Amino acid sequence: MTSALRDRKAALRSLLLAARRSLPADVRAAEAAALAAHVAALDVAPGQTVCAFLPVGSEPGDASWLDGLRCRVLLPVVTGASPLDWAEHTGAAGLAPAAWGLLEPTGTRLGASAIAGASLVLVPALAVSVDGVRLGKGQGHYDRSLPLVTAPLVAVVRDCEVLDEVPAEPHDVRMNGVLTPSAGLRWL
Ligand SMILES: Nc1nc2c(c(=O)[nH]1)N(C=O)[C@@H](CNc1ccc(C(=O)N[C@@H](CCC(=O)O)C(=O)O)cc1)CN2
Ligand SMILES: Nc1ncnc2c1ncn2[C@@H]1O[C@H](COP(=O)(O)OP(=O)(O)OP(=O)(O)O)[C@@H](O)[C@H]1O
Repeated sequence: MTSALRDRKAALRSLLLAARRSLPADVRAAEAAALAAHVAALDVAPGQTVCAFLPVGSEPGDASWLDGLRCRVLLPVVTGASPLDWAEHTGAAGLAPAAWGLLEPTGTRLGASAIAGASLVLVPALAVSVDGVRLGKGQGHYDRSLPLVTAPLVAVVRDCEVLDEVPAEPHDVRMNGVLTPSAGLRWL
């Protein structure tokens, strides 16, 4: 893949992260409440599994959206330059601090293939294009994990982070939907 494409991704990441970090706390709190309401309205049955994530840093949303998922929720565990591992979310007491300010679940590691059993995967992203190309943090964790998934992939971003175009590399797995604070879930 050309370094020009990598450079465009890196430049776009910097712009988006700077914009995210400039958002005031009251805006973030309102977005988190809106996203929690949208997540609670998702069509997920109690017996199903959702792979979700706990927002960190300037990402939209907060831990409260996990409470609205009345089903089995798996959270990612980083294990190096490999697909993400997964463990069940059992509440705040079952979380421990990890790299980059993340909180990760401390329960039994279910293995990278656990994501294949999900009915829905909520994916962190810095941006997503209208044709489903996702820009992540640039470490390839989700890129390595998402080829294992057949369920719908939904990127969670701010409304202004749904872009006409995001640079795409062959390994980038397309999103099926996008969840934003103002518009809720939209299928792409
Ligand atoms: N919430 C969340 N969990 C996740 C991811 C993610 O992107 N978001 N990951 C996706 O692969 C993996 C962890 N990878 C990460 C890699 C870098 C940073 C990071 O750069 N953090 C910045 C703050 C970013 C921000 O403000 O949004 C930092 O600590 O400065 C975070 C997570 C698995 N869990
Ligand atoms: N399936 C894969 N197997 C091995 N390496 C991969 C795979 N997918 C992506 N990578 C590598 O991971 C690195 C980051 O890729 P990319 O810039 O697309 O990350 P991203 O989608 O922004 O981040 P992330 O997936 O961590 O959220 C690149 O060096 C890429 O070559």
